[in-house]
Amino acid sequence: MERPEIGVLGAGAFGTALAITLARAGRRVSLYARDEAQVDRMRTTGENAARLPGVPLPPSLRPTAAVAEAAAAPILLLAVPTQTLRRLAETQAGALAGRTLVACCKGVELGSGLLPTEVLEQAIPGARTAVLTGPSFAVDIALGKPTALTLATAHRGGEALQAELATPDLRLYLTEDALGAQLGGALKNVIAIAAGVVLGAGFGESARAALMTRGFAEIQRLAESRGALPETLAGLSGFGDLVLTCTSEKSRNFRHGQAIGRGELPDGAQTVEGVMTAHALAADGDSDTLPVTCMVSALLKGQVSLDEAKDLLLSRPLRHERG
Ligand SMILES: NC(=O)C1=CN([C@@H]2O[C@H](COP(=O)(O)OP(=O)(O)OC[C@H]3O[C@@H](n4cnc5c(N)ncnc54)[C@H](OP(=O)(O)O)[C@@H]3O)[C@@H](O)[C@H]2O)C=CC1
Ligand SMILES: O=C(CO)COP(=O)(O)O
Repeated sequence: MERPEIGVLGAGAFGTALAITLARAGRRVSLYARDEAQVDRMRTTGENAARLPGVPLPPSLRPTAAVAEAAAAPILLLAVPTQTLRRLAETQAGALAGRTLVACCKGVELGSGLLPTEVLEQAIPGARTAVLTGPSFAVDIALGKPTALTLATAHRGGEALQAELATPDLRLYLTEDALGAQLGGALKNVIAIAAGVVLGAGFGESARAALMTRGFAEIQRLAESRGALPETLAGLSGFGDLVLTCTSEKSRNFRHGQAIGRGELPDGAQTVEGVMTAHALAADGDSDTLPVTCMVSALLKGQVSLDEAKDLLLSRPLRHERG
């Protein structure tokens, strides 16, 4: 029996990488980009030079600028930045209705404080949603390097979806805890910005390790207070992705922080999810529960200097490590 087609909406680095690994595994995949010129270039050159240069697109991957064509598939991967997800979902609500919608973005929506699947469920009432998240750089997936991710869905049919989306190189672990998977993925980007700042400013690797550990405590505190499972946060979508993003210069969030730490201007053209997520969470949180997140938000807004941020974090009252 022929397996269902998969539509990927958003031809950025991650969407293209997911489309490539699925197509390479023999799946029929269509990849929607909103820019017709980009689609033409992908068709003629056989690569997505703008977002994932140097990786050939398999023949069974069909780039398209017609959203209805990609959205005809029963399973759709939505791989756009979190802050643009609502616009995509609302403008294409008719085409997306009745499909399984897998959010492939990591962040919290500014203004609403909602997570990607919550945005989708608000924009498309009754939507069957899932989230694909965890430690993976798009280029690694695209090149067929071994990768493991979390597929989280609170809806029925998770195992079937897991079987449809796993490839020989991309191993998927399933959980029903979509909340925990999304909070871990969103917050690790904020902590990665802070880790970049720490190294960029020359505070050293010991400081980064401390920051990652206390950042993880912050992720656990926030997520568990909202009902996330501790094991989700200790898994790929939480701890796993925190480690990857805080320790690699391939991470845009890390590099963004590193530039700030060095006193340089970050590359404004990149998708850096942790920026808006920090502001979204800080707007709703307090510096006792979310000390690193609130400080990252204040630093990004220019409300504190780098030295003030360091001094303020270090001079807080001493506390027990637990909690
Ligand atoms: N890159 C990576 O290694 C990984 C990324 N992710 C996550 O994936 C998400 C996307 O990131 P990534 O792919 O890297 O980002 P990129 O910056 O590479 O690309 C974003 C893409 O989204 C497209 N887009 C934005 N709005 C819309 C819209 N309304 N309709 C259609 N397309 C739209 C952009 O199109 P246009 O070019 O026309 O603006 C662009 O192609 C983020 O949440 C990120 O955290 C997760 C794991 C790994
Ligand atoms: O989410 C990612 C790795 O898992 C990609 O990280 P950046 O968005 O920081 O590049």
